[in-house]
Amino acid sequence: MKIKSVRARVYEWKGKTVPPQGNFCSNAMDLVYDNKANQHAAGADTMNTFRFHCWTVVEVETDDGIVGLGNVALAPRIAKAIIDEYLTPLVLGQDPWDYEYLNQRMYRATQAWGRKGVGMAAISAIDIAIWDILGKSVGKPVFKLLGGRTKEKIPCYYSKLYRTDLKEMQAEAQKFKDQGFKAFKMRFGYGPAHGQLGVVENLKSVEAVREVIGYDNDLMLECYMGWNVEYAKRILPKLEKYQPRWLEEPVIADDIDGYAELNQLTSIPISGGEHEFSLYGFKQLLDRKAVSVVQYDTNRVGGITMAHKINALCEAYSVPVIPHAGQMHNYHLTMSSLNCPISEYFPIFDVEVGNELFYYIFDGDPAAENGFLQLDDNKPGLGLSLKTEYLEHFTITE
Ligand SMILES: O=C(O)C(=O)C[C@@H](O)CO
Ligand SMILES: [Mg+2]
Repeated sequence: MKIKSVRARVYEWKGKTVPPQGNFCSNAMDLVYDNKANQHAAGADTMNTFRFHCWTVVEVETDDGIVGLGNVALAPRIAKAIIDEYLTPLVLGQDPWDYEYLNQRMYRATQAWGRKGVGMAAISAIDIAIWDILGKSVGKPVFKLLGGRTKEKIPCYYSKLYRTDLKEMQAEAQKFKDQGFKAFKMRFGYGPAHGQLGVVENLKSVEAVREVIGYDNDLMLECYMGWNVEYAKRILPKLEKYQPRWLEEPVIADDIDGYAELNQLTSIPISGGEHEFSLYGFKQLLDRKAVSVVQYDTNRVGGITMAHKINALCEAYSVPVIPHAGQMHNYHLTMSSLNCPISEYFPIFDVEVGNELFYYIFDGDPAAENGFLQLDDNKPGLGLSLKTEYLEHFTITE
């Protein structure tokens, strides 16, 4: 079997989107004053560079007609250019079963500029498609090629609860608690740029959600790189009483020493990894005890080949892996590793940040039932197909 073609298409969403609102989610741009607008005024949209309304879909076809599906959501147009210009020539004519060789070939050929960020995301898309081919070629789901079924079904956590009116957040938490979720991730709306008022608002929102979900359900807290070490050191002790399962991405991914300091500071486990890349990136996080929960995203980190290696590394360090995002490219890794206890789960809703765009492009992702996900032993490959019902809402670029 040989790789005959690689097709990367950019899907740009032109449909309805939820209008941005201020203090929706603390993020790395909160600390950067926009000298063209008072971005700290109510309603300022500091999340605009973290909105993903575009997605690159990769189809790798073999000479016997098997088509594997991959995807990349980070800088999708740039990722397409990298795939077309640099990566496709490296895999054409190759045997997809040589997936380690092909992953190394792509990773090493682009070391000069691609070892973090969009270069690795582009590699991930091709690698994911290759694993889809492997599963399809032997009639097995990808998780069966990685270690098989380690769980009867995958526990998942409800992930949304962006900062808004506290009553609305409580109603959202109640709605999904009633659907059987036993774990919830919420977003802070404030950080260092908002001073003590923001600290009070952040604490109020955690109090409000805990009021609804109680203390027999897990609560996780998402900062999305929006704080700094000084602010985190101030607020973490105040958050301990809410017993969060983890506090996620308090600072930017490069501040590994900051992560390590905060991870030792209180009883609250610090999590991260969705903005880290390659086996070596995670070795650094583990060696420096920077995180207590690893959250790579398989369509960013270097693909299934790389994620599978990181799963083994984290197991050796006894650090659990709970990949960023739901989606099949992550669920197969979680199913096949005892060190991956649960999955993140984005509910299907109107296009907002873009995490949910996956549902508008692909068919096959399992719906959560009573807080669990199930994968099908008899569905070969990733178990995904391309959706047609929303095509009119996309501009698709070859
Ligand atoms: O789901 C997460 O962990 C993310 O970081 C998503 C991002 O949109 C912030 O909520
Ligand atoms: Mg996150």
